[in-house]
Amino acid sequence: MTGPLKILTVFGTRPEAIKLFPVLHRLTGDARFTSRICVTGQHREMLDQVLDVARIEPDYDLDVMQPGQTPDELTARLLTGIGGVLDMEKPDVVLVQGDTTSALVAALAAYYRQIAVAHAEAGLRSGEKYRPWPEEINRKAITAIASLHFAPTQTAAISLEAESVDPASIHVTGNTAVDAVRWMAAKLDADSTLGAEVTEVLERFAEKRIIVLTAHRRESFEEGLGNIARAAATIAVREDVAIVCPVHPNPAVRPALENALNDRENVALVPPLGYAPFVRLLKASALLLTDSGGIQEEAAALGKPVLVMRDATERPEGIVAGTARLVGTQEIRIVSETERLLDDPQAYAAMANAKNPFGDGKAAQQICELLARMTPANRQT
Ligand SMILES: CC(=O)N[C@@H]1[C@@H](OP(=O)(O)OP(=O)(O)OC[C@H]2O[C@@H](n3ccc(=O)[nH]c3=O)[C@H](O)[C@@H]2O)O[C@H](CO)[C@@H](O)[C@@H]1O
Repeated sequence: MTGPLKILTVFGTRPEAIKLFPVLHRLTGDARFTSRICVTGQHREMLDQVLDVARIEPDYDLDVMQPGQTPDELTARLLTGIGGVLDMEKPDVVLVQGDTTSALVAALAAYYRQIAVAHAEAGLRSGEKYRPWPEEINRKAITAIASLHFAPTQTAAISLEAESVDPASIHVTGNTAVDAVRWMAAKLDADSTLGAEVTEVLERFAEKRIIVLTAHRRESFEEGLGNIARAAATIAVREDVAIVCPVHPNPAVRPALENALNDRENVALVPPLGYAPFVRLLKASALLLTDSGGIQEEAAALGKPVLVMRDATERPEGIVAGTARLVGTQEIRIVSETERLLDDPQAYAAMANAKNPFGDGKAAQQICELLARMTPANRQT
């Protein structure tokens, strides 16, 4: 007999917290595991909002962010901080998600101690070394270290196999984003006071078709954001729509959006929303314009068409399934694709009713079952 498997989950950003809380909920209530949680604080406020709504209480908070910190300094602080936690906790497995620097460094610190690493959302690839930077190489480096790879889709599993990852260590689980958004949507249905931060805006735009707009990717910072903002301004000329845009706190994002959209009556630029109000907004929306990754998965789970304002996506599954369309960052195309969805009910229905390719909401359950199968022998790999 061996004791419970001790799992240390390490994460630092809002998207990681959203995609990991369904797993953490299960690990906590399951006697087969001892669960420890270390947050790095790579996103501070946005991370805390998720921890709060999902009732996740970290055992360690490294609070690593410093003003003006370089990527080198961040990585160094993360490595010594996470290394210290590993030395204290001595977990059997370190669980990380996705592609952040927090995830990569946690994997590296585990590797230095020969502790097994399990990787959720493994196998996403853009195929371009610097797009997204540094996430594409973060993902690949985590793959090289991990001994269990939870691929969200078959496409991701194939990408891992193409990199000669042992097929026996790859498991297609679905994406935990689907579990998370369903959990949040059910909570919102049960409690109408949740997500009250968007009540005012939803009431103001009750007669209109709401378009949710988010844009924050580094690769769009130059002319892309200006184009996106101008496209939104053109769309907002229509009286039957309203655009609600939670503005990412990155200082490179706000000015472009404000310049083009500030004084529009049917546009609301709002601060970044907590997960509960954001999902409430998604549920009330007609369609989404975004360059986000996670929102493509959530939109598919909620049956909301999403136009992806990028030239490439590491989530081609949505495009193939028809839940998403890649529209680039040129103003003309963004406007024409949006108008097509607004004016052509068949085109709208085809996207809204397309089958969600990102999972069935049971990814967290599968991940926990796979973790439970880790034996003392393979914990050390
Ligand atoms: C460069 C790159 O590709 N980076 C990606 C990016 O992930 P992303 O594109 O999914 O990130 P976002 O769009 O920021 O977050 C989305 C989540 O946030 C929720 N949301 C959104 C607005 C709001 O007002 N309130 C909210 O609650 C929303 O429902 C959703 O779940 O960053 C990650 C780590 O930095 C990376 O790992 C990941 O590769």
